[in-house]
Formats: sequence, structure tokens, C-alpha cells
Amino acid sequence: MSARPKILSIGNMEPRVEDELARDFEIFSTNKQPLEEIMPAHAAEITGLITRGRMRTDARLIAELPRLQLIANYGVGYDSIDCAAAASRGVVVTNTPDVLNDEMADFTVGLMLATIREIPQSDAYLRAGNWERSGAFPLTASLRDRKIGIAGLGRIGQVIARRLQAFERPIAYYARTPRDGLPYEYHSSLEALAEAVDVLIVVLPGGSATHHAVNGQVLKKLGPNGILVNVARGSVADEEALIAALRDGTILGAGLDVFAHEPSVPQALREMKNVVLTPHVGTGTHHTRRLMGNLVIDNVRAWFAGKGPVTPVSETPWEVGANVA
Ligand SMILES: O=C(O)C(=O)CO
Repeated sequence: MSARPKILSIGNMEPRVEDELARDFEIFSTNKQPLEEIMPAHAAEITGLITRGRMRTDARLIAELPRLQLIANYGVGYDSIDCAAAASRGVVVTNTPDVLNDEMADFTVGLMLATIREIPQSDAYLRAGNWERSGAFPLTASLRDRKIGIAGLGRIGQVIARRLQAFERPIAYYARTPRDGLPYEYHSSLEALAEAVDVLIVVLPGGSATHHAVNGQVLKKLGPNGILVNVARGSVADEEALIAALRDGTILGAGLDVFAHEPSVPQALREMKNVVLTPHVGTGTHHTRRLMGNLVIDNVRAWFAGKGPVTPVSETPWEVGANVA
């Protein structure tokens, strides 16, 4: 019997994915053993890596795996993987696009409404007995007088925009280039979009190109009635500038699912009343996490069956019919 390919699993992979792959592959998982123990014994033979992104797949780790062929990411965002280092070695990177678009869009709309209408705050008010003690919950902001902006009109952004059309509010967007055939107002910079809207939804990809794209200046343009909703990556917003803007009324409020140093969330944010905070749960349902896990499995199986990757990222493109390394 030929030896099963060896796969390294890092970053708290969903156990079901490892269990399914263990039928055909030998899995070495940081869920079960520290990386420092796995590497000396197995690094030379590992040909596949699966990751959930909590642990960085940097140039050093890639260099320490001389036979690595494939990095399969559990998630659409792959900013934790050094794709340039992978590409220079001929290592293919895959992610899990599309299967999570609807879930992300549902969640984003929910977070936006929860933030504007202070739904978690009013829940806490009731539970604390304040309704009986102090009377009605204070009036909140409304979506009715707002224009909504989306920063990043990729696959997820477009599904969010379609959901938002049902709310009958004007919609604008920022992307590097205008998208053909879409009925939304285009802005060529994030600042210009922020100035034009009252709700700014951020779905830009993470990574160096978008690091701190939502800076103090953008928040100033969003203005004192503005609501920021970030479901992208914590790195996309300058967290210190955001805290200052929320504190001094530069913007009205924020709904945040992502943070700069997850799972750590600044105490200053936790203490604010004008924010809704969720622990990076945009895709966190049984339904969608199953689909994401299945796509990781499909990518690994397809690759090692010699069929190439199912969903390679653009930095490591794959030509159909090319030979597997
Ligand atoms: O898919 C991603 O990039 C995520 O952040 C999952 O929640």
C-alpha cells in the first residue's frame, strides 16, 4: 500500500474536516499536538497544509515545508497566508469563496440594523429591569433617513447590496474600478464614499493593500451621524482612530464583527454604549461552516487526485490541465 500524503493542519481547524481527510491522508494537527513537536518529525514529508487562518502561514513556515504543494484555507479571506512566498515556490493556495456569500450578507444586514436600532442595548435594558424601573428605552437612530455605502463590491459586497435594495434606501459603493451593469452610485475613493453616505459597510479584503484603509480621515468624512459596520478584517480599520472617533462623536456608532488582535477586543470598545460587538461570527452557522469545510476537503482531495485545485486564489492561478507537481 502506498503511503498516504501527509497534511499539516493549523489554526484550530474544524475537527470534522480533519476526520474526513484522515480517511485518505495522514493528518498532523495543532488541535492535537504543538507545531514545535510536529515540525521536526514530519516537516520534510508534508505535502499539504490546511489552515483556518488563526495561525499565520508565513514565508518561514512555507520554507520549512520543502515538499509542500497545496495550502487550503478554511475561509474566503486568506490574508494570513503569504501568497507571494507560496507562489514563488509553486505552491497553490485555495480558499472557500461563494459558499458563504449569503450567510455573510444576512449577518451584515443584521449587524447594521442591530447597530442603528440598538437592538442588543435594548435587550440588555429590558433584562436589567430598566423598562419597569425607568420606562421606555430611549429613541434610536433610524435607517429611514440614511444612504448606505459599501466599501468593496466583490462577491459578498454584491450580495449585501442586493439584500439592501429591499430596504429602499440609496446605495453607493467604493471599489478600485466601477462594476458594469450595477445600479449603485460609484465612488473612486473610500473618503469620497464615506462623505456621501451615513452607513459605511466594510467588506474589503484584508492584507497590506487595505491596512488601516478606514482611517481617521475616512471616519471624519463619515461624520457625526455616521455608522460604521465592519465585517471584513480588523486590520482594515485603524482601531485606535475608530475608538477616538466613537468616543468624541466624530461618528455616531459602529457594528464590529472583526478586530485588530482577535480574540482580544479593546476594553475601550467593550465599555462603549454606541457599539455592537460580535466575536467574528459572520459565517458562524452549522450550515455555512459545513459548506466551507466541504470545500476545503474538495480542494485537498482534487489536488491529490491529480485534478488540480477547485478554488485557487488569484495569486496562485491554476491552468486546467496543468500537471500536478
Ligand atoms: O471566510 C472568512 O474569511 C472569514 O472570516 C470566516 O468567518
